Parts: sequence; structure tokens; C-alpha cells
Amino acid sequence: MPISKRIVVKVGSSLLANPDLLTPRWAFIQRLLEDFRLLRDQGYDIILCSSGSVALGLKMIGETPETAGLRDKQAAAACGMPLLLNAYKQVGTEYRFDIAQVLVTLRDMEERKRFLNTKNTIDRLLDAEVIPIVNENDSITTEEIRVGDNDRLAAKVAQMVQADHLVILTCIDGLYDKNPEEPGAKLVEEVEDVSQYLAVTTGTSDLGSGGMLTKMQAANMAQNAGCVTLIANGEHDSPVSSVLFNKREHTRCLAHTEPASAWAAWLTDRLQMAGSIVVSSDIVDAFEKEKMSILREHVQSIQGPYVKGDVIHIYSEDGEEIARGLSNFSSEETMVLTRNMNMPPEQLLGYKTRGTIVGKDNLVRLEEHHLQWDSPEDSASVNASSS
Ligand SMILES: Nc1ncnc2c1ncn2[C@@H]1O[C@H](COP(=O)(O)OP(=O)(O)O)[C@@H](O)[C@H]1O
Ligand SMILES: N[C@@H](CCC(=O)OP(=O)(O)O)C(=O)O
Repeated sequence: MPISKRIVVKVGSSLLANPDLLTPRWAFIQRLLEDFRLLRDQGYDIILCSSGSVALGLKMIGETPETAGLRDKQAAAACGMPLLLNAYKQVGTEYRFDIAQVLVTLRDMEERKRFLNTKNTIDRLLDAEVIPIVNENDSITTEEIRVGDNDRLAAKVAQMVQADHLVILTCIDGLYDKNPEEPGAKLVEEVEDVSQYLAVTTGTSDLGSGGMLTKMQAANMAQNAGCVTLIANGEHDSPVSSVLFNKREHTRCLAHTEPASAWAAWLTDRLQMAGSIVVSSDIVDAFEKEKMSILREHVQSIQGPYVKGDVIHIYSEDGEEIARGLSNFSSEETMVLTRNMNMPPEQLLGYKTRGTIVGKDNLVRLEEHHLQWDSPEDSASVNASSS
């Protein structure tokens, strides 16, 4: 099976749950899986990222979308997940599909080993022609350690399986050039640079989580991994193939050139910032010409806490994010190294090390098409050489 026939389909809560009764929308699931059958028969591998567990589980714990807090949503997800999977299972049988549940957490995407483990599982399911249904394991994730939206999670999965299309089905026809409630808002058919639209993407539907903002962030991650994102209304016959084959209106976010490697794509597109450092202007200038390792003398300030092996965001002194890279040290160790420049790293840390903060092979310089993240609050950062 050529890898170019891999698609990731993300389905939002509002398509899966009736807004008032919070019960499964069987007719939609029917249309979706009927379309999957058609695509499978044409040789497409499909990975489904499905929301809906929280919405479908709320009634069981006596909550509503308006009143539910984080704890309620965690419990609702535990109640709703079997209902959601049961719906897919029942309809799947009708269309000769086997399905499988893959529940992931933030760390399964952010830690390289766990990311590859998840990839292996999904690949194996696809080999067996089983449809992986991916969702966040909401019941065990708290605010600090959750992805929080399935748009970016789906983009991460698209990057993971090297899909060439990510199809995001939602309750609106695509991205509008301003708040769709405002008169005169127009559908944007093609997006090359998502950063132009971030300011006009506030608000979600009643059951949705991330709104159009996380769809744009997801599209950027997919773009950077060489994957096209199609955003469309799911309320349509053949909801996926009609968009994939360009038979109805939608927003198409173009793919950028292929990333240097799957490793570089994983390293660059993050779901959460583990920590960051500010580096001196000499290394920023040097970066213009070639990629170089970041040494302790380059570090101006550190924002943690983070641990050895976390991907950290690297900023210039004027707040521009210039690179991301795998840190060889925890934030505490980095602090010790940079505050005691006259002492050898080995002596400071008690083990053999050259003290390179980020090696050049574990570093990716951000390009124009990568969305930069705002630098963390200055007040929270600690000056590396202040004592
Ligand atoms: N510029 C925009 N274009 C389109 N939709 C937008 C825009 N800004 C905000 N939205 C809102 O995003 C919502 C879709 O996101 P969301 O509710 O999270 O859906 P889903 O549950 O499918 O992820 C729409 O209902 C719309 O109101
Ligand atoms: N993981 C959650 C959904 C999170 C989410 O992104 O929701 P949505 O914006 O409707 O796609 C759930 O299963 O309810």
C-alpha cells in the first residue's frame, strides 16, 4: 500500500452527539463509515481521530456542557468512551469494518519513545485492516498534562503515520475570513500561511473544545509534515470523499515542502512547551549561516522546570523563537552549568559530560512556515548568570 493513500480523519463532538439529548448521532456515523468503506475499497488507509466521549458521557453523571468542570469532563469521558466505541462498532459491522480503540496522552506524543510505540501500534492495526480510533485519554489527564483538543492531536497522528491528507470534519463549512457570525464573512478556500488567520478564530460551537484556532494550529503542524489539511462541514453525504475529491466547498491548507526528516518534524511541532532558554545574539547570528550546538556560554536565561530529554524552545534576546531542540540537561542542571562558567561541567554535575546544552544534531531551526510560540513570561524566567 503506497503511503500516499493514508488519511487521518478528525471528527468533532458536535457531529457525534445530539446537542440536546447528548446521544450518539447514528445517522452521521452511518454516513461516515459508509464513506470509509468506499475509500477503503479504493485502497485508502484510514485513521479516525474521534471526539465525542465527553459529550456522550455527560448525561450519565448528571452534567451539561455548560456546567461541566474538568473533573466532570474526566468522569464523563470514562462514561462516554464505551458509548462512542459501541456506536462505531455496531455501524462498523454493517460496513465490514473492525475497529480498535487507541487512547493516548500528551506524553505519548511528546516523548519520542512513546510516540514511536504508538506509531507501531497504529501501523500494526492498519496492517490488519482494522480502523484505529484515536482519542485523548481524557479521564486520566489534568489541565497541565493534556493536549486538550483533538485537532492538534489528529495533526500529530497525521505526522506520525506520514499521512498525505488530514480531513477535519466539523459543524461549519471551513475557515472564514472573520468571525462567521459577522455579516459578510467569507469562506477561505485555500490557506498557505495559517498565521494570517489566527486572530479571526475565536469561539467554539456548544460542544466543541478548540474552535477554529486549534484547527489552524493543527493545519500548520500537518503542513510542516508535508500533509494537506482539508477542513469541511461533516453534515454531508460522503463527508470525507466529497472533500478529498474536491466535490464541495471546504478550506484547503496547503502542505509545505517535505520536512528534513520524520525526526525533525516530530522535534519541531510540539503540543506543549516543556521549557525554554534565551540565547545570546552571537549564536543567533551564527545560526543564520549554519546550525551550531548551543553551549553553556550562549545561555542567557532559563525557563523551566524541564527534564533532560525534553524539547526546549530557543529564543533570541528580543523574544523571537529561533529553534527547538532536545535538551541534554534538566533546567536545574542547565542553571548550575551556566552560573558556574569557571568550573568544568563534570565537576559541577558529578558525571562525565562536555556540557553541551543542545547538540546541533538534536536542533531544528524554525523556518518561516513554522508558527512561533510566544516566549514565556519574563517574570517567570531565571537569569542564567545572575549569581
Ligand atoms: N474564522 C472562523 N471560521 C470558522 N469557524 C470559526 C471561526 N472562528 C471561530 N469559529 C468557530 O469554530 C467552531 C468550530 O470549532 P469547534 O466548535 O471546536 O468544532 P469541533 O467540535 O468540530 O472541533 C465553529 O462553530 C465556529 O463558530
Ligand atoms: N477528547 C474529547 C474531545 C476534545 C475535542 O477536541 O473536542 P472537539 O473540539 O469537539 O473536537 C472527547 O472525546 O470528548
